Amino acid sequence: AKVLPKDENLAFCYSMLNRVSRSFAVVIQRLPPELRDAVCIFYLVLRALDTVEDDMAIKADVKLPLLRAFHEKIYDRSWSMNCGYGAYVDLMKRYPLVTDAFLQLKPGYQKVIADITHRMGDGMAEFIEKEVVTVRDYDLYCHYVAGLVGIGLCQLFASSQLESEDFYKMEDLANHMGLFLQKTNIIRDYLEDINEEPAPRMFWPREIWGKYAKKLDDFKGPENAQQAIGCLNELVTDALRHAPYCLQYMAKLRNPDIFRFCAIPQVMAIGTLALCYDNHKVFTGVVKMRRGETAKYVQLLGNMGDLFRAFDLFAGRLASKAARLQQTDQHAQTAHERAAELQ
Ligand SMILES: O=C(O)CO[C@@H](C(=O)O)[C@@H](OCCCCCc1ccc2ccccc2c1)C(=O)NCCCCCc1ccc2ccccc2c1
Ligand SMILES: [Mg+2]
Ligand SMILES: [Mg+2]
Repeated sequence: AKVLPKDENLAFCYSMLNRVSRSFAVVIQRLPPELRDAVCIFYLVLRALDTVEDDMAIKADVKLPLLRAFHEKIYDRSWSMNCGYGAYVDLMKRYPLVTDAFLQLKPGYQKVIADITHRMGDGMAEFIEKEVVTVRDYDLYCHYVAGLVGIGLCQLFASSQLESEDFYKMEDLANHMGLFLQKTNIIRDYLEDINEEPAPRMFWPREIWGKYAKKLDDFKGPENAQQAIGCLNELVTDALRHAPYCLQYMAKLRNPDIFRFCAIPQVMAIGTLALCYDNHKVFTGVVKMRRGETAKYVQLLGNMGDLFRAFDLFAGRLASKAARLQQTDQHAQTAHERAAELQ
């Protein structure tokens, strides 16, 4: 096929970005021009990989080698696939347009994207047949699907020279950025994930939920509300573990547009955790931050002061919920301390 002029490939990429991503499209499009295209394409490459991972209609003997080889497919202008659902079907069918845009990126950016795609694909394959049992498995799975995104972004920031060379060697802090976001998603999406057709894939660690129920499904039953809430609160408390490292990471950023790009998803995450904590609606419906509250952050967030104020507000809500629970919930003390640490 003929290579479309660069701007038509990018036009496809940005239209796909806005179709497949509710939250990240806004913050990606407000990045400095030097980084914007690379991060947009980075998002679409990994979203395509995740579409393969998430598609339960793809059998393991096809899925496993494809996840592991995907880092080579991203250079193959003929590769596309009929899989996924909704807007993802278009992304996968017209994927060569993403490949053409990817091949027009600077080699330094291509290298970062290919390396992260390779590591994420291997990690996803490792967990296709392995259940998330221990908290260690949970942290490892979230490292593969989200921690690596933070690590790759770090390297793109350094490569763009919009942030210092130090960002090449900040894997541990960058990893926490991803774990905080991914664990928040996993906790919030309990009902959506467990009702997934044809087969649900759950990532709640058995080491935690196994103390509160025999089967994860049990939390749907109103008769198990107390146990469900206990498990939910322990998972939120575990996710809060990462927040101080996320603040440490963001304090090192110097470019205001990159700062906002990193800070807005983090504020949404702590706001979501505060909403989920001790909230039985997680098991009966959808828990989402109000659009008005999110719009405020997209506008307001400009520096560490604003970020500390936003974390302070949500951590305060979570701390006061935990304070009320201290008598009944054994983990409330830890949750209260971790939330207070953020204020
Ligand atoms: O299918 C769905 O709708 C949700 O899928 C979830 C899943 O399958 O677990 C799951 O899929 C994970 C695998 C594909 C990751 C795709 C991605 C996401 C955000 C990006 C942001 C910027 C650049 C590239 C990005 C790549 C998912 O989307 N989880 C949401 C949290 C992912 C956070 C990634 C991340 C990590 C560190 C960050 C640091 C700074 C700014 C943004 C960051 C964003
Ligand atoms: Mg997904
Ligand atoms: Mg996935």
